[in-house]
Amino acid sequence: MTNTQTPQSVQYATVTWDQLHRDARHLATELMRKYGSFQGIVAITRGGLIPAAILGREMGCRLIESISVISYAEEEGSQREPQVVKAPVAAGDGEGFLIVDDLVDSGVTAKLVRELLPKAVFACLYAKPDGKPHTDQFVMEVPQDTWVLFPWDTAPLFVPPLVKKEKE
Ligand SMILES: O=P(O)(O)OC[C@H]1O[C@H](OP(=O)(O)OP(=O)(O)O)[C@H](O)[C@@H]1O
Ligand code: HPA
Ligand SMILES: [Mg+2]
Repeated sequence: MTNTQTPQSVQYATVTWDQLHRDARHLATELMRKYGSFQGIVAITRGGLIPAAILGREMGCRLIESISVISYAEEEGSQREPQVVKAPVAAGDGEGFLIVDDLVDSGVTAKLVRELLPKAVFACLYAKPDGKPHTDQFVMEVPQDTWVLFPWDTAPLFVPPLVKKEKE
């Protein structure tokens, strides 16, 4: 994860596909060590879908359920009342299931999903301090004021050489 400080002092942490894959495999290792196997996975869409696919592959779990929660408006940082727009079909009270998301920030999404699946284990890749208490397992802690830039939200861009910028 690469930290970048912008002139406005907003912190961003960029996650590459490689890093995300490594972190998801690490999460799978820890989950298997701690919990053994799971009957199924419940991915929190959309961010949890790719981590859930990697975890399912590594852990030999083929039953992937989903729950769709909208907690943020389209642009970064603008949080709203969470809304479940699709509930899991076959996860019962969560017994034997692993809930997977990409990250916890305020913890609002994780708290809501845990209330719906109280017996499930909750895992994510990255956790900010406010969301951390709602997780059972995560890979890396990120400061609360840092925005994590996931690979599906970013693209490599051409950056002009410094010498050119100085001439401007
Ligand atoms: O801990 P919280 O403050 O609730 O934030 C974490 C949630 O926010 C993001 O999802 P988002 O609602 O942006 O939807 P998406 O996964 O479809 O992009 C992220 O993927 C988590 O699900
Ligand atoms: O830091 C973040 N990055 C991407 N999506 C998010 N949703 C809540 N917090 C974040
Ligand atoms: Mg999400």
